[in-house]
Amino acid sequence: MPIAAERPARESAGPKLPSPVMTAPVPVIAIDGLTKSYGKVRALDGVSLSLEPGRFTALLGPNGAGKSTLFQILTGLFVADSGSVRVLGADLAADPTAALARLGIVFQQPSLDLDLTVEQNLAYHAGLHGIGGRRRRDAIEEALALFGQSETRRQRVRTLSGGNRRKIEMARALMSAPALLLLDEPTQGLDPASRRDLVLHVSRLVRERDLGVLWATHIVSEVEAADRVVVLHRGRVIEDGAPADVVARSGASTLEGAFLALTQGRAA
Ligand SMILES: Nc1ncnc2c1ncn2[C@@H]1O[C@H](COP(=O)(O)OP(=O)(O)OP(=O)(O)O)[C@@H](O)[C@H]1O
Repeated sequence: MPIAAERPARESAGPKLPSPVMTAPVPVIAIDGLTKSYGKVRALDGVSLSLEPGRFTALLGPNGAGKSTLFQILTGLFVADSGSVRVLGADLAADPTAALARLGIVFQQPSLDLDLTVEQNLAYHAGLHGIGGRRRRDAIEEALALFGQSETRRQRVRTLSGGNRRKIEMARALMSAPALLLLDEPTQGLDPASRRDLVLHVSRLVRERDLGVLWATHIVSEVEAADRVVVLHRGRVIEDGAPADVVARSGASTLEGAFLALTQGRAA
């Protein structure tokens, strides 16, 4: 499942040639000025965000910050009131099929069929993505191997632990070779060891496969090793940077402290 990432042209070290046109890398996702209200509640208030391939970005926000609303728009379930989303250049509103084809999604609510086996769940998903025959078997095998779940293949999902069910959902999301994996509070209900295990698995995929990841959570400890932290609060991006920079700018000594200062110490 190679993930094609577009990289900037590198400058030649040789003699000066007519200068090539330097193009910026195409972001895996470019979100521009998204707004969304539910009646009088403004859930998103002008969110702009651009993500690169091969980076683990944490979307940190307290309850009600707008994380799920953002994910629902990014995955085409809700339509924004205004603003735009482009996935590898494909506009979500104008060409949803092309845009959504490059996204892998794990929703907050578990979505596996508990009475089917792991393999049956993945085969169904493969069918939805037009992956059939020999390719389907290979895709299932590869996806399960990525998360160390090959042995669970013939088990009913109901018999798996919560942590392993989450891994199957992530494996399923990767079957269509997305450029960006969207994870909405993926560790909900998991114990600390399972949470850590899941983070380690995803971090490895980011490095090894040049996968972009947007991991939404309010649990600061699980994203301390992220490449980038974006803090969403009351529907706005209020901080964005490497974890160490976010901490330094806040004046706190930990990311948790920075998050609390930003979201609790902030005037209404
Ligand atoms: N269907 C809805 N109808 C009305 N208000 C909604 C709806 N969904 C969300 N909201 C409101 O929009 C705001 C953003 O909610 P959202 O669920 O997107 O935040 P969140 O960051 O995902 O929160 P949590 O961490 O609790 O899941 C909140 O004020 C919430 O009450």
